[in-house]
Amino acid sequence: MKKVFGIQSFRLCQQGVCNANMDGRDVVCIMPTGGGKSLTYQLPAILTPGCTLVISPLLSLMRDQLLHLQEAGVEAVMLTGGTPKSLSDEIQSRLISLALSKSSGQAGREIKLCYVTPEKIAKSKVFVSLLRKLVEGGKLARIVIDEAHCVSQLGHDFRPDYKKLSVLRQFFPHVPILALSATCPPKVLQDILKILQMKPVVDGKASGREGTVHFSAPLYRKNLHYYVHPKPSSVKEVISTMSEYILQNHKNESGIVYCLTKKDAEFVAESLRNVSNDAIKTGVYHSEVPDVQKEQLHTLWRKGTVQVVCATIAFGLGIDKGNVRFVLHHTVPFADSCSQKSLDGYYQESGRAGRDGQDADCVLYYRPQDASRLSSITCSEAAEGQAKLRDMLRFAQDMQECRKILFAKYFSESSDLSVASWTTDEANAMDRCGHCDNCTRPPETVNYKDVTIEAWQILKILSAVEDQGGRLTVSGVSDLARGLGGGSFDTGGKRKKIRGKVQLDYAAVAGGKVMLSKEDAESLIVQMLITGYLKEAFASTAYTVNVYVVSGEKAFRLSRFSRDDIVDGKGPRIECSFRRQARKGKAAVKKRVARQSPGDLNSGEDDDVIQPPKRARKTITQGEGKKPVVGRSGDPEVEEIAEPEEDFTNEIRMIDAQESEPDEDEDDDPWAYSFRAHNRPAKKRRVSNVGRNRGPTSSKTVEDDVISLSSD
Ligand SMILES: Nc1ncnc2c1ncn2[C@@H]1O[C@H](COP(=O)(O)OP(=O)(O)OP(=O)(O)O)[C@@H](O)[C@H]1O
Repeated sequence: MKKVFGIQSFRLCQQGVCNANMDGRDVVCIMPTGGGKSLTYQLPAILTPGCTLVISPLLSLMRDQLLHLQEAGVEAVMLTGGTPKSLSDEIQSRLISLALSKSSGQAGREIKLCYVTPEKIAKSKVFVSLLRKLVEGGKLARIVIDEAHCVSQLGHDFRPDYKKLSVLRQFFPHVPILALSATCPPKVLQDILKILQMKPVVDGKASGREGTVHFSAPLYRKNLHYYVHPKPSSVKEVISTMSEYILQNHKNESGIVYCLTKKDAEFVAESLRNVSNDAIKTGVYHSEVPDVQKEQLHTLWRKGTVQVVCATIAFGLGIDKGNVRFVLHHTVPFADSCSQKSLDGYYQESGRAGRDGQDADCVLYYRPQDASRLSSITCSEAAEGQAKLRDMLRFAQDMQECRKILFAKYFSESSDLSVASWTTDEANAMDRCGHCDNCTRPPETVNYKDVTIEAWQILKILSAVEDQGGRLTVSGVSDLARGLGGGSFDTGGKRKKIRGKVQLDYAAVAGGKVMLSKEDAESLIVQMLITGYLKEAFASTAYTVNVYVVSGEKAFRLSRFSRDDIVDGKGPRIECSFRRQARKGKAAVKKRVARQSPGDLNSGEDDDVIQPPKRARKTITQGEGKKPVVGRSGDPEVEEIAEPEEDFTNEIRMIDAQESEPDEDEDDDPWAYSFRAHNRPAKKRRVSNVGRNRGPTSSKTVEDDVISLSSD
């Protein structure tokens, strides 16, 4: 172990897994990402005769393992659909020689590890007959199924070809199987055992002579420091915030920036490079990057020539780079179409950091508006997908509970994974970690407020809009509730021409406008979505999916009360955490940068400026033109409230007119836009034609309320 892998001692349950493995037992091993699962089969592979077959879901994962093993002088090969014929022939003939050889192994160039994709087992009869020969010659030492949760549709990475691995036990009933995974709730575990036809599990610590030995290491990794960082509304500002963060906290250290789409990954990579004057060397990784380029990037990243890989979910499963010091999420994570968007995926992706056990930062950039974008992507999926998305949003919105506890609760409640999985030698599962953003947040940077009145107002305003057949998005609700756009909204109607404008009587409908900033109002709306006072409604056009906000199942619990009742404390109470408003403009940025010297995390000075996450500290434990007034009381008087300040910093551009402005016959709702960034100036479209000449407010673009269907 020391000589070949340079590893001094076992960690977690590695030793037990190696022993059970070498004892010829079936084993299921659940260890966190970066826990060291590879050693549990690579060490037995080089210590025992014969070849170990490893089934792995991703080419990048295999390549990575191969690089490592070859560097360590271990005879390892990979066989995939892309392996050149000559090489494939050579490998197969080496395996046949091994099968036929009389020696007990350990000879010269004997293949010790053979990595294949599940497709190879499912689709290549030649390969399966080759395995049969190995088995007959007593040379197939064990079968390793890496990322074994991929067999289960209940998991977050289901791969149809993994299901077909059931043939392995049928064909080779006596070859031991080792199933490896990072997160595996009991239901998924049962699926793994059933599909792979393994025996019922027995506990790894007290296993009898029969059954599959089950090892499970604590999932909590105390060297990872979790932060949710407010995401600016402007694309440019997001990039400069990230660049500042990297340069201040992780200069020349390796990291990953996960993005939602291929385009995002490309854009972020290029922009980070530009904005940092090439100080941050970036590379792009997604499913459409050619294999050769992926390989080059991989090598350059491992060497440190490329500092940051900007990638989609396609990057990371099994990538073995120990010294990844930070994983940033440009947007709340979203995986592929068969995956459920949730904390599972986030935990996996962020877990690519700090695999060497040293401190690493996991930063999620979040703004409530991203909820719409994700909702539009998940809309076609089952209600469960939406529920999982809400779990993720709940995590992102939370500014109080320790991130470790949020993970522990999520995995135990949603996935039936024992809370004990987060118990470590030093701390109980429900002890606060003491080092995430919520554990270290200066109290003065968060406003924890009772916003029942504001929530009630939003419900009343939305109900008035719904009564008129109108539809609003998250931003639409927030803007109207705050009195933007002259306080008018579109009535219903498929065709634009038959729509009308309605002037909202704030005093009559809701006792006035909602007195929250744009960010806070949007946070509250997402909070109300998460808690069921509001819900999403979807409308598809030929080009996009629009996500609207409508009254939810719980709305009536609050809206049935009068304003006075709410003021008197009747009805359910709604509370929400808001960040203290950050100063905008260059001065604030400069100030923020200046404040980032180590040690000032809790200084509390200038507490109206939100501090970016600090470097991880050492681990511590009607008809057009008509404007009817909508009101429910007889008093039409509208409260005099200063118009909330508009945010014009958003630089997200509308996509081509063709995409953003479908035919009149389409559902041409004005909120169908894309997040894609373009270099040309934005086309502006007015929310309303009511106040065209009223200055900034009336000329508000709707660029910040955009939805894109492009994803990986
Ligand atoms: N006992 C150990 N002591 C120190 N380092 C170790 C030990 N075991 C493994 N490592 C190192 O930890 C890193 C992660 O190991 P490995 O790739 O096996 O993780 P993993 O559990 O397979 O993660 P993933 O779920 O992402 O595939 C590697 O760099 C490896 O060399």
